[in-house]
Amino acid sequence: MNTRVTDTPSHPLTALGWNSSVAAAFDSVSHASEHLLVPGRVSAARRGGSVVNLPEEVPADHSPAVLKAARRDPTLAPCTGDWVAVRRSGDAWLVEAVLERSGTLVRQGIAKDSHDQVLAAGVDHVLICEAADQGPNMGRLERFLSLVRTGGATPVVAVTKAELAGDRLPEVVELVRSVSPGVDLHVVSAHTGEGLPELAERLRPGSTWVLLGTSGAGKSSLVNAIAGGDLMDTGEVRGDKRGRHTTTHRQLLLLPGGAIVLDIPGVRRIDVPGDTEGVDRTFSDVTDLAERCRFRDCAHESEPGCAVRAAVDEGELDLRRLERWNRLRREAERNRSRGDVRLRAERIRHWKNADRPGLRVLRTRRPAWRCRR
Ligand SMILES: Nc1nc2c(ncn2[C@@H]2O[C@H](COP(=O)(O)OP(=O)(O)OP(=O)(O)O)[C@@H](O)[C@H]2O)c(=O)[nH]1
Ligand SMILES: [Zn+2]
Repeated sequence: MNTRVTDTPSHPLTALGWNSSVAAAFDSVSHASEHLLVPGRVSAARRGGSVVNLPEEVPADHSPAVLKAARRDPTLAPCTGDWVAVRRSGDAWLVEAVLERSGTLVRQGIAKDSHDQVLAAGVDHVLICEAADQGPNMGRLERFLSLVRTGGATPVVAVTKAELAGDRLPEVVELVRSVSPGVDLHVVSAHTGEGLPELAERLRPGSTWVLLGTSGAGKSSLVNAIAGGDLMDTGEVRGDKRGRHTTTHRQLLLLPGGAIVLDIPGVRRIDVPGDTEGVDRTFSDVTDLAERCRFRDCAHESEPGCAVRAAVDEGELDLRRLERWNRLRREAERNRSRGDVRLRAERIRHWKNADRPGLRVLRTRRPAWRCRR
């Protein structure tokens, strides 16, 4: 008799990126809860509720615990791509918990007391798109790369609209390569189809992607060309952006090849988060040189035995890249200390508002203590 080997039945959420680490995160939340919880993935989030894939899409309110946490720290509110634990409550669904995150894309809060904003979570790869006919803008690429690395996702770069660069294409690609050492680079055109099969190959089933780039860089056209349909609105259709990211806009898209794309609102201003490590990993060519400086605390200015300066003098390292590294590091340090100040202020506010039973006991006992005197 022939025995047929059947595939292990996959989890219903596999198509949405479900994997063993998400399963472990769900299990620990589920075991600690008194409710019957089911896992889901957020495809759109608003202030008080989310659209959650179970895998069928349901609207779900945020539970009081989730709302309370988000009031204290808005980065804890569910966001697009988050894995969540939900439960039934009468006819409605409630998001009970946001599972531990991996791979986030965070917009730095720039005002003194403003919070960071998590634009997407559960992100494996970020495709940074730079249009071939407009630059490239090296500083912007370095910022995007630092931002992605800080959030823990893997950056991949696409030089888009390749056919528009004409003879300049090799030069553009070389410039992009020079600021993204060790990063996968794809040269693509949504219009001619150049480079699309190779990129599509990289978009593995179940992996989650975000496309990052300035408005008009060709992100939506690229997704549509790979999907072979109109998955995302492009410049021609959209006209203006109003209403694009309204409450009903689904931001979790499934490509026919099985990858997941999170369509996040455009990132206009790119502040590097308070993390110098993300910056340093982006400038690995410079930090590799810095390790060879004679002094460990070398500032790479005029110290003797500075390997970084020597590389600049010998034309191996572009002075402007060194200056941009210094500028981004300083900015990351400033943003870190700003974050620290905000955290301290929050802790104090929390302490002042907290219901402190110990204090109540003290207050009620005081008169008795006075009597005895
Ligand atoms: N020639 C050429 N034009 C392209 C290509 N890809 C996109 N475009 C055009 O560039 C314009 C912007 O493309 P979109 O795909 O809407 O750009 P986007 O990055 O999604 O823009 P936002 O959604 O505003 O962030 C559109 O007019 C596209 O037709 C390409 O490969 N070649
Ligand atoms: Zn040095």
